[in-house]
Amino acid sequence: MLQYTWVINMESRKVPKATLQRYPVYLKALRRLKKYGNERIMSKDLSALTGIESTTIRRDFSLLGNLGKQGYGYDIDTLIEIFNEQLGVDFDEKIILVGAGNLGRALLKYNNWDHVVGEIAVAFDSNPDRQGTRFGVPVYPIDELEKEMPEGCRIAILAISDNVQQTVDRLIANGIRGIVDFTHKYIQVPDYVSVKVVDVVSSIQELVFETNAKDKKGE
Ligand SMILES: NC(=O)c1ccc[n+]([C@@H]2O[C@H](COP(=O)([O-])OP(=O)(O)OC[C@H]3O[C@@H](n4cnc5c(N)ncnc54)[C@H](O)[C@@H]3O)[C@@H](O)[C@H]2O)c1
Repeated sequence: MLQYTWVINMESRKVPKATLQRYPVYLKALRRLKKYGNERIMSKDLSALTGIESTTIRRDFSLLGNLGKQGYGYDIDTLIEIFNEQLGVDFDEKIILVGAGNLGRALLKYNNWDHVVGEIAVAFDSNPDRQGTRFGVPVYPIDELEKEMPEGCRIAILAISDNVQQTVDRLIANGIRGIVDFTHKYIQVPDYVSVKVVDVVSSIQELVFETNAKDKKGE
């Protein structure tokens, strides 16, 4: 249902809040289409991909300008550019992975991140057996971090087992501002760096506590 909450978008046009909330859904579908070589899309096909009705799609897109052509559909590159701009975020983050072991390689294999948050551009590992190209991503020796880090790279995924704090310090000295931390080590970072800890063990422990508590209450 359309919510009549109006939001001013970046070009000072009024856009219903419900429409804005659909922008990331459109963007995700469009990026996926592009990845598979499509150049244009009809609203009915986008509807099938997103589950959003064609009439809603056409109305949402009409708020962005005169974008569609009868019988041709919408140009995918143009739409991606517009939605990137509207959302004001860069979905092409060049992410680095440090540690291409079991966990790191699983992340490399999955490396499309649902087409919305960029991708792992390069990886680093200290073990020569883990270096080379893995799932299309170059894995460099960690000694080459400074040389091979992509320009403007801000986010690192940490999946290493040794010298964790030392590696974190080095990443920060080279411009990293956000770390997805899979290690089970406590790491210290300055205030201007953010860390998101991913810890499956803690999640399982929390679930066990929650499930026990619910069992006690008889839920
Ligand atoms: N967060 C979780 O839920 C979770 C789950 C499993 C493992 N882990 C942790 O993730 C990390 C990786 O686990 P794994 O199973 O992939 O281990 P792994 O031994 O298979 O891989 C670690 C890789 O990192 C490399 N490495 C180690 N220290 C390095 C350094 N300082 N610089 C560059 N490369 C380095 C190693 O050569 C190896 O290739 C470990 O710290 C492990 O404890 C976390």
